[in-house]
Amino acid sequence: MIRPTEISPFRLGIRGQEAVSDETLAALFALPAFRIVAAALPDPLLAVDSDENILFLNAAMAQLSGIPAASAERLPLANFLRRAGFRLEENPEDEGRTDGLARLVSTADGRFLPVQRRVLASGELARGYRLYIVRPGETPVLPRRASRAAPRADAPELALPPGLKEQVQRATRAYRRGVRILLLGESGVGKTVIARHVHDLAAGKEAPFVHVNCGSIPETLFESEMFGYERGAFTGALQAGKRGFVEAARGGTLFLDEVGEIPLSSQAKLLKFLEDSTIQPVGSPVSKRIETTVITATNRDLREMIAQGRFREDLFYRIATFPMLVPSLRDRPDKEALLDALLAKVNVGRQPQLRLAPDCRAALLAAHLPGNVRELSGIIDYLDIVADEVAMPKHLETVLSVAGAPPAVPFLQAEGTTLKEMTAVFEDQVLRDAIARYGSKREAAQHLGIDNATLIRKLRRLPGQGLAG
Ligand SMILES: Nc1ncnc2c1ncn2[C@@H]1O[C@H](COP(=O)(O)OP(=O)(O)OP(=O)(O)O)[C@@H](O)[C@H]1O
Repeated sequence: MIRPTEISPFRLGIRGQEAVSDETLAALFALPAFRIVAAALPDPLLAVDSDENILFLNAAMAQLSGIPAASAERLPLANFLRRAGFRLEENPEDEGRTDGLARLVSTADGRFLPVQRRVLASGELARGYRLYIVRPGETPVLPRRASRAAPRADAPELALPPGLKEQVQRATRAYRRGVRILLLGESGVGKTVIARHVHDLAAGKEAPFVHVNCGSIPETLFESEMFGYERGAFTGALQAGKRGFVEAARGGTLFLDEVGEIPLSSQAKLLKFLEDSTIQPVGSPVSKRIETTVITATNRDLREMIAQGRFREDLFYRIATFPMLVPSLRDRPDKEALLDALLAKVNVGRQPQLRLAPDCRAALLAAHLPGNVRELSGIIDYLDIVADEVAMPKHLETVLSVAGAPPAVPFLQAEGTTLKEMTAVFEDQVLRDAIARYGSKREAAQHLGIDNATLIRKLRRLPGQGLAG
C-alpha cells in the first residue's frame, strides 16, 4: 500500500529546489495527478502554504474534520482547526525534539492523533510549506503531565455574561467534587464551549475530554460505542475490539451532548453506569471500573419529556445535580463583548487585524440569529475571509437573515462563489431555520425528511454561516 510519506511532493519533482514559490506549490496541489493520488489516500492529509492557508485536503481529512474540501481550501489553518474542533499540540512523547516535526492533533471527541509535519520548502520551518498527515491508526497513549499547562497566550478568554461567569465558577467547583453538571439551552449557545472550559479549569487541558453526540449514535450501536466491545463480539466488529467512549474518558470528562436524544432502552444502560461507575464491554465477561466525570447537555425540556414518558426520571436526577441554563444570544446582555471576543479569535496572528465598521457592528448586534453564537461566530469567520481590514455592511448582505424576514437565497450577487458553496450555505440556513421552528434537531430532521444523524453531520460540517462555514 502506498504510504502518504511516499507521495510527498518531494517525489513529484520539487526535491532539490531551494525555494518554492507559492505559485509553484499551488500549481502542484492543483495537478490532477497529485489530487487523485492524495485524495484516495486512507490517511487524512492537509497541506498549507507559508501563510498557513490551506492549499489542499483529501477526502479522509474532510471526513475526519467534518469540513468539505471545497469549503476548506484557502481557509487559514487556525480557522480550519477551530471549526473542526482540532487543536495542534506538541507531542509530549517527543519532548526535546527541536525540528518541530512531531505534533498531535486532538479532536473534538477527545482523541489524540499523531501528525507528521513535513516541510515542503527549504528555509525556516516557520515559513515553510507544510504537509500534515494524520495517522489515526497509531494513537499514542499520552502521559499525564503533573502540572497543568499554562493557558495559551494567544487564546482569548471565553466571553460570558456576568451571571453566567459566576455560574461557570460554581460549576467548576461542582466538577471538582464529582458533581454532575447538566447544561441547558438552545442549539449553538455555547454549551459545549462551556463544558470544555469547565473541564480545562477543573481537570486540566491534558485530561481527556470526550465529546459524544448522543443524537448521532444509532440505537443498535449505543452500547458498543459507549462501553466498547471485545474482539469478535459481533459481525462487523473490529478484529482487536474497541474501547468505548466511557473508557476513552477515563481520568477526564465524558461530555454527553444531546442527552435528550438517547432512546429509552439505551437510557437504562447509561443509568447503570452512572450508578456504579462500571462498564461491561459487549462480549466481555468482566466489568471494569471507570473514573470519569460526566457532563451532559440538551436543548430539550427534559421535565416535559419525563411527563411524556420519553426520558427516565431516575436518569434525570443522576445527571442534573448541577443544572445550568445557558441563555440564547438574543437574551444576552453582553453581545458586544461577545462580538469582540469572536473578533479577537479570528485576529490571532492576522495581519492586518480585522475591524468592524460601526454600521456593520450595529447590524450584527441587531440581527436575528436563530443559530445563536454559532451563527454569529460563523459570520465573523466569513468576514475574516471576505474583508481585508474593515468589514462593511455590504459584506454582510449575503449572510445576514434580517429579523422577521424569510430566509433569503444567499449569494446571488456574490462574485467568485461556486454553486456548491451557495448550495451549502442555503442548506445550512434551511437546517437552522427548521431547528428554530420545530424546537429540536430530531423534530427538524423529521420534518425535513432526513435522519437525525444526517442533520447533525451536516451541521458539524457547517458550523456557522458563510462561504466556508
Ligand atoms: N462564549 C463564547 N465565546 C466564543 N465562542 C463561542 C462562545 N459560545 C459559543 N461559541 C462558538 O459558537 C459555536 C457553538 O458553540 P457550542 O458548540 O458550544 O454550542 P452548543 O450549545 O453546544 O450547540 P449544540 O447544542 O448545537 O451542540 C462554537 O463554534 C463556539 O466557537
